Amino acid sequence: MLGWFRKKKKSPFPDSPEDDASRQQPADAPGEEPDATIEEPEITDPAVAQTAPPTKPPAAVVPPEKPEKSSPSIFKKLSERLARTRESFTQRIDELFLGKKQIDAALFDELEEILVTADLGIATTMELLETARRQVKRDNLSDPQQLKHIIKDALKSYLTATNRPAELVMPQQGPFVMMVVGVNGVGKTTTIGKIGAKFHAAGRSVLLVAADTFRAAAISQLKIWGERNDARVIAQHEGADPSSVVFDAMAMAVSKGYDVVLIDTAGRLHTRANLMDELKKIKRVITKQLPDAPHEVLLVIDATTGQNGISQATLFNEAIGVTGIALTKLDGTAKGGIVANITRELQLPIRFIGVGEKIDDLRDFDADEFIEALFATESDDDHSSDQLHTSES
Ligand SMILES: Nc1nc2c(ncn2[C@@H]2O[C@H](COP(=O)(O)OP(=O)(O)OP(=O)(O)O)[C@@H](O)[C@H]2O)c(=O)[nH]1
Repeated sequence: MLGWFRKKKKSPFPDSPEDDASRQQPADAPGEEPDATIEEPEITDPAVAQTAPPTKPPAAVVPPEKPEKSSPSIFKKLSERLARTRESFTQRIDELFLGKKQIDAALFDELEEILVTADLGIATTMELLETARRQVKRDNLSDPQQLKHIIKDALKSYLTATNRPAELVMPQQGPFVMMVVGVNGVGKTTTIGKIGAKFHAAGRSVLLVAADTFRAAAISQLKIWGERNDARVIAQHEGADPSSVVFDAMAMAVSKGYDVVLIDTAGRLHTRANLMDELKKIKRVITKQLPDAPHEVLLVIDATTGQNGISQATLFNEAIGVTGIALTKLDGTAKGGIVANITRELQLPIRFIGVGEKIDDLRDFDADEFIEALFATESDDDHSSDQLHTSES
């Protein structure tokens, strides 16, 4: 849970007793006020809001004692949730290699078809196969099993080859602000709910912001997640100016000392230009109140949409600068190869993967764990997870 914080080599947060005290919930934090879900923020005067000092220093996310991936059962669950991709990808590779005595051109042709079908994308597939061909030739390899290892390693290298740090860093001062964007229906609100649950479980106070005012249902849905997570929800009426909702929420987050602000945005407006303009405006409003925020612009992509997700990412990235990806619905697709395509094409880190609709079905993305889960066979599920466990301890 919250692996990006857990993975930090050096904590930016002081360890003094005063700081421990400062990590308590804010005075009106959801944990102390169960019925705190509200529609209208208390602070609406921009002048007051902008100058209101934090009531306490920000809290750090306390690393959980046990890393999530060290549990064999959790690894097995991940592997099961990736079953459709495993069937269409790993198992097909195994079937292809079964009984084959040599690596030849025909084998590469069939491999190409499998990789493209798993949504690795043409360019990524071609590059991967070229790498593999060169390695086979250079090392004079003949065993198809060696080729499987080359594919596995190449995929892993794509998953880790991002040009930005794959770990999020909590700010020294003020709340951690995450703006969540993506086209409609990809799972933005659900992902926010799940991320909020992770923070809540780590003892952090969370403010959810309903900046998708385009649809009344989106506001209601966020409120439900707020109730589930004991998180305050800042919302206005349908059709309200999203930037004004965000302005009020930011003011409240700063003045009340919330640890985390998660902002839900619209996925659909009358035109794409309108949507991008609205997102840019929201981002400006955030930055005006907290110069180093948003700390994360998380783009949610639905894995089942395949290559379309790449175009969406390019569009959002050009407009507002995406810093991380949440890839949802990996449980419902046979085309999980999109993961490698996204990281290679976009050079953006994947922060989370969604593997189901339930609250705990959002996982911190870990390239090693993902590849092991994808390549795990039923018989070695437990063995693989043991290895992961050992390497962690
Ligand atoms: N199977 C599966 N379903 C998911 C996952 N993440 C989200 N969903 C489902 O996807 C559907 C759409 O999710 P929402 O959170 O409403 O999507 P949204 O992007 O906020 O949609 P808009 O508000 O229309 O922009 C819901 O039925 C979710 O339960 C996932 O990882 N796996």
